[in-house]
Amino acid sequence: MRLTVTPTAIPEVLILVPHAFEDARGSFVETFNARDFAAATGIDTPFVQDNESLSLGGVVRGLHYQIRHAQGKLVRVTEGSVFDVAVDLRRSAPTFGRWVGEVLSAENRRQMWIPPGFAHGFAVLGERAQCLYKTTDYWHPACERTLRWNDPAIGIDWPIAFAPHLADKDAHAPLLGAAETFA
Ligand SMILES: Cc1cn([C@H]2C[C@H](O)[C@@H](COP(=O)(O)OP(=O)(O)O[C@H]3O[C@H](C)C(=O)[C@H](O)[C@H]3O)O2)c(=O)[nH]c1=O
Repeated sequence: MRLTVTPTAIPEVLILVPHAFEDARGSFVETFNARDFAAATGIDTPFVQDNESLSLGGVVRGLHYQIRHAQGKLVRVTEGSVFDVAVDLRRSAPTFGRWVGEVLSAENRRQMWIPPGFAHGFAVLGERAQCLYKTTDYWHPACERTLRWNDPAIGIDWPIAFAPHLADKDAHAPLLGAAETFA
């Protein structure tokens, strides 16, 4: 099996782990294969953009999403470790307002698939972390929206013992009750 896929507590949010081929020289991994991804997940929406962010210890990025141009995201970590979170913003879903979080790291090679209709964010768990993620729509700044990372109505159990370093837009993000959501 070249790609294992495990649903999270929100079934549409998936954890994927590609197989690592290891030998005396090191290792080789197909980090993304469109044919295997579609066969394993049933999702064949093409990815159109690759992003990379480097974050220092103490940082939380998010929670972010785009309206009208909602992005599906396939997230992985190539340096360090993050607690990656998805929040369901689909009003018609039984899991509306619920969250799932997983530790993604360079070492565990886990990837998280976050469908359109979800907010995404992560907390850095070490000194620094590099995240790479593929998106199913382009960046549309006018469509960007934020959601408060520590909204008690969502209740994300962030495994951090510090007040995070946030971008201004995240420090002043709306609570779920005031956020634009999806049908
Ligand atoms: C998202 C994005 C940003 N930018 C520019 C805009 C800013 O000048 C700079 C930093 O953007 P921002 O502060 O929005 O970066 P993050 O806070 O890491 O935002 C991301 O963080 C969370 C976790 C996500 O899931 C989203 O992909 C994205 O919102 O990059 C671009 O040029 N293209 C892009 O696709």
